[in-house]
Amino acid sequence: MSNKSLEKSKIRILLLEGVHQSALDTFEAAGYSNIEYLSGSLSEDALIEKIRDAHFVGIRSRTQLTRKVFEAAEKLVAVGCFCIGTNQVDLDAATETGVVVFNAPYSNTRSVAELVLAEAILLLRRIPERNASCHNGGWLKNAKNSFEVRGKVLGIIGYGNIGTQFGILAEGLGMKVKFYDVVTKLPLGNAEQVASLPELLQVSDVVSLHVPETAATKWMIGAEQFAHMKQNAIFINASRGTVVDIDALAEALDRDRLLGAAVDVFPVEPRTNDDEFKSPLRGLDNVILTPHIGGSTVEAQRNIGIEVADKLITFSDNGTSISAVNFPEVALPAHPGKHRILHIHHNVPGVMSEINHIFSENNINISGQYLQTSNNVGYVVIDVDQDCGPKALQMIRDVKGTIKARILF
Ligand SMILES: NC(=O)C1=CN([C@@H]2O[C@H](COP(=O)(O)OP(=O)(O)OC[C@H]3O[C@@H](n4cnc5c(N)ncnc54)[C@H](O)[C@@H]3O)[C@@H](O)[C@H]2O)C=CC1
Ligand SMILES: O=C(O)C(=O)COP(=O)(O)O
Repeated sequence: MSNKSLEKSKIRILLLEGVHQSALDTFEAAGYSNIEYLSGSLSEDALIEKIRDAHFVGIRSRTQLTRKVFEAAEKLVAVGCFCIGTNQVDLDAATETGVVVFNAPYSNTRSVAELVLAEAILLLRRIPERNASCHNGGWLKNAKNSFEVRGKVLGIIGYGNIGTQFGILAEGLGMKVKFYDVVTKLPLGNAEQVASLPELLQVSDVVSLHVPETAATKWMIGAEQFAHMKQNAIFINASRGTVVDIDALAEALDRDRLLGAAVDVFPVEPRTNDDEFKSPLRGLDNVILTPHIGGSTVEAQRNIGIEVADKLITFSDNGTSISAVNFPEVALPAHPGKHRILHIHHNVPGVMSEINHIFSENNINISGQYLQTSNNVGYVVIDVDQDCGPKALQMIRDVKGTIKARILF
């Protein structure tokens, strides 16, 4: 008999998009063996079929967890995004169905910052064109439109974890860092926040995007923004494909407004490595195209695998929801000798009083109670004496407003 809610061998974990082996190792070391591992993402229909029986699912940036998917995922307890972005998950639907979502907010920050810095250097030296030319037997030896990064203005859009990391590295090479962000941010080193996006675009030699995908960032860069940019500036997008109107970028490059561009993320990305990548940017020698590998380094992927698997295991074994992106955060001690009831409910008046009423009416002694609310959801964890757990769970499940409840033995 396991000492957890379900025997661990019955807890089904579905891992998609080739998450790192470290995730499998971490789950297995914690006793979880019922794992299905897929190297690509799935269509909505295929995902709905697969997710029906899953208790935990692990994804990266490609898998779309829509409301329809959550509605089909009756047993789902938590989602692990083995990446930074969570825009691929309908977080409202997750919360409403009582599914906790975790991610790895810092594990690949450095990898992205290093990549975009390298791209800025390569593009300012027109290396992609010269590389292509040499491969075709050409010899473009000249200094035309080739620049050092030293002294150039780097304009960062979205000065969060990646933006600040990039800014620090670039400043080390002598770039002048300016940034635009919707929030007032502490400028690191000699960086300077500017008041508006047009202002940033007008003064920057290199523009790099580091915003999340939100309603406000969707298509935030288009023809109008490219028109504001300096002649011969460099444009880099390693944030999300939907932030940039890719046809407008292709046109700006075509009209020689820009010296070059590097693009890692696309409005539509292939689902697996076997599918064709289609883009109007294909074939342009002054554009570095990469297959969404900003965070794909051995270091980042190994760390992400461990970090996110650990978060899912802790939530499964103990109920702790610290660092969840859509859910009230509750840090819980171990519960030796007790049964632990975890109750997720709509945050409406009367739920807690009904729960407490049930416990007192039935002489169930509460040895610990932890409550946190946010996003219209309440998460209460109640430790009770061992002989009362299953009965308490049964009664608490009938409380009006209950979304989900489970027990840890
Ligand atoms: N290419 C890749 O492989 C990777 C891409 N990413 C993408 O990079 C994004 C940024 O990552 P982090 O820096 O860790 O996120 P973060 O949350 O630390 O920083 C985002 C920044 O953007 C700002 N922002 C939000 N909306 C804005 C708007 N409308 N205008 C201007 N600024 C705005 C925020 O205030 C924040 O300072 C992620 O959300 C993800 O989409 C992240 C990792 C790898
Ligand atoms: O961390 C992120 O947000 C990324 O975009 C990386 O996504 P990936 O894990 O490479 O699909």
